[in-house]
Amino acid sequence: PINSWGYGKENGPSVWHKDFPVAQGNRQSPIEIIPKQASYDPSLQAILLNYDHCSSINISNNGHSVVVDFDDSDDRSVIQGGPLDNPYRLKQFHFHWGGKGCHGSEHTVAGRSYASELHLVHWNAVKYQTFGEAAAAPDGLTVLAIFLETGDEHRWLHRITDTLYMVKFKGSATDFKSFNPKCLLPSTLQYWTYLGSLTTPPLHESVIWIVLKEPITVSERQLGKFRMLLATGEEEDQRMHMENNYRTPQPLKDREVRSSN
Ligand SMILES: COc1ccc(C[C@@]2(O)NC(=S)NC2=O)c(OC)c1
Ligand SMILES: [Zn+2]
Repeated sequence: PINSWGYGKENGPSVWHKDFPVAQGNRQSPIEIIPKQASYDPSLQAILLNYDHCSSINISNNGHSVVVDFDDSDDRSVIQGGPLDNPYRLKQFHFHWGGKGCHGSEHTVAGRSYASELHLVHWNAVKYQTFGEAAAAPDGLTVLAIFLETGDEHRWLHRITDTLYMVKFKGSATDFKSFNPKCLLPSTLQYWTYLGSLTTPPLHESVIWIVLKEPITVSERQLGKFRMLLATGEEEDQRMHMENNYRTPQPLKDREVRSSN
């Protein structure tokens, strides 16, 4: 059935196209970013993040990732500028990560992958009435992607990793208030931007991607806590750890990647 997709041998990215033919479309994500082939666009503005009044609601395990949801009933937390024509509302953020070692990011940079990738998901509430409607529209979503590499401990990530034990099982959720994702940004907001898609089914081609060039650093210990999450529910007897929940790069086809300063 359609809702049985995953990252395993039988239900992983290589067979998603059977239920979701757009998987073989013309603007699929992620992609390999080749900096030398990206075109510097001086007209691209700086990214503006107004997250100061953001209100996180809860953190949950949906079996594919761990997600922090935000109150998006007004324009209290938005991303604007960059390649965007109008502000996009922060809806949620989630992560993709690997098993042991360095793989785990979805986008790669000149063949190099990172240990993990954070996706901050925003939707175009100026043009669309609901997130669901925006998620199916060509300019409906903007995802800010941040690479995570392993090294020193991240001073604020513990607020998330300390909560993961409470959402160990698929389908679990818990309150997660007053978390401002600004604390997860790198020191510069230089970026690449291109038109792409969701990276899991339904794989809608509705994302304006903004991929930050500078990664943030987290410790192996912090990353290890993500791998303790389970892709299976409390009632299931076959436990599966949630790891390697990333799609590999897709054909660029007739797209260009633009670079900010
Ligand atoms: C119906 O709307 C959806 C569905 C799934 C996701 C999650 C994801 O597939 N998309 C990206 S990006 N990473 C992912 O894992 C979504 O996020 C924008 C929006
Ligand atoms: Zn994602």
